[in-house]
Amino acid sequence: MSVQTQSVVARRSVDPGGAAAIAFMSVSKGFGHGGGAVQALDGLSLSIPQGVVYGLLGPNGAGKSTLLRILAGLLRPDRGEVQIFGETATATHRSRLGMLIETPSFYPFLTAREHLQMLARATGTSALVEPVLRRIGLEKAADKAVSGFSLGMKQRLGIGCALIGQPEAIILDEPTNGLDPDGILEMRALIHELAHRDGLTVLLSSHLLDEVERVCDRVAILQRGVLVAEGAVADLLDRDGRFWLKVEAPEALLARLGELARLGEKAEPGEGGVYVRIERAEVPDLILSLANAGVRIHEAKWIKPDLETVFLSETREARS
Ligand SMILES: Nc1ncnc2c1ncn2[C@@H]1O[C@H](COP(=O)(O)OP(=O)(O)OP(=O)(O)O)[C@@H](O)[C@H]1O
Repeated sequence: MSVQTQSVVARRSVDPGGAAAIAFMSVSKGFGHGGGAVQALDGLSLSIPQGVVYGLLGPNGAGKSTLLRILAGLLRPDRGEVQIFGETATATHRSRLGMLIETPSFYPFLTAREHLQMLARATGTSALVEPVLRRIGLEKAADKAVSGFSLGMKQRLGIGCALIGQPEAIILDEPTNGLDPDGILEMRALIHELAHRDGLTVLLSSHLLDEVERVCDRVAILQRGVLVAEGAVADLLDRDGRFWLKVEAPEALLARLGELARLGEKAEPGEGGVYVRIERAEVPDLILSLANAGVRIHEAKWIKPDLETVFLSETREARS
């Protein structure tokens, strides 16, 4: 079933049951030869569903830019395939993606509106200029020369230029890099609206865990060219949660957890209590068995991890 959005800037409505917006299938890419050879991507497969904000997260050198450059057609993979809306990517398919992979360059003496009008004339989409100005939050600054724009305004105008071509997905490489706090908030709000109001798929790369956690619906964690974790951000955060029990005698509780529920290995002491690594669904039974065993619990709560905890636990093996 298709979801009709209120969008005035998107060309396609989201079809959640349809093909992935973008799919990478066993993509490999190496650079250099002999001792200096680097395997930037090593058989990476990834599927980006329609209408979501999807984050590529990874430390420097993980392969994020290489993957985006392959998607943009700037690099050829050694092996593997890229698909866009279910079809092998060609220049025509790529023209349906709006890309902001490097800081965009503009004519400093032209205004934001003039830049958009110039592009709209070429694509026959003049009717989009005003809605796009509103969408990127530049309607008040529309008639100012770009030379006076902040980096955040230039980034948003870059997205506006992509929107004039009515893309079906937007690709952003480190979209908040170098922005001031206000610029970061405005960019995050824009990304949210593009996906959740306009139904566009947004694929972005970032090395900022906090950013991905706030902005993205799904995330792929890359490490040295391979995928180490993938999923809905909420699920990844739920999966690595811990349960906190505040008690009078943490050491005694640790022993009881071993006897009662064979949770000894999953429990660790904290200040004034014990953390237990269990699934959320196991919590009611654990509380019941502790209460039946006469354990007096002063506080019990689920501790949600942040993406940094998930990231560190998923990449620990690769780092050691
Ligand atoms: N043109 C190139 N020539 C040689 N090596 C390259 C080239 N491009 C990337 N690499 C290497 O490939 C690996 C992956 O780099 P890539 O830029 O894709 O990572 P990244 O995750 O985007 O990191 P960063 O955030 O630092 O850009 C790195 O080891 C990098 O040095």
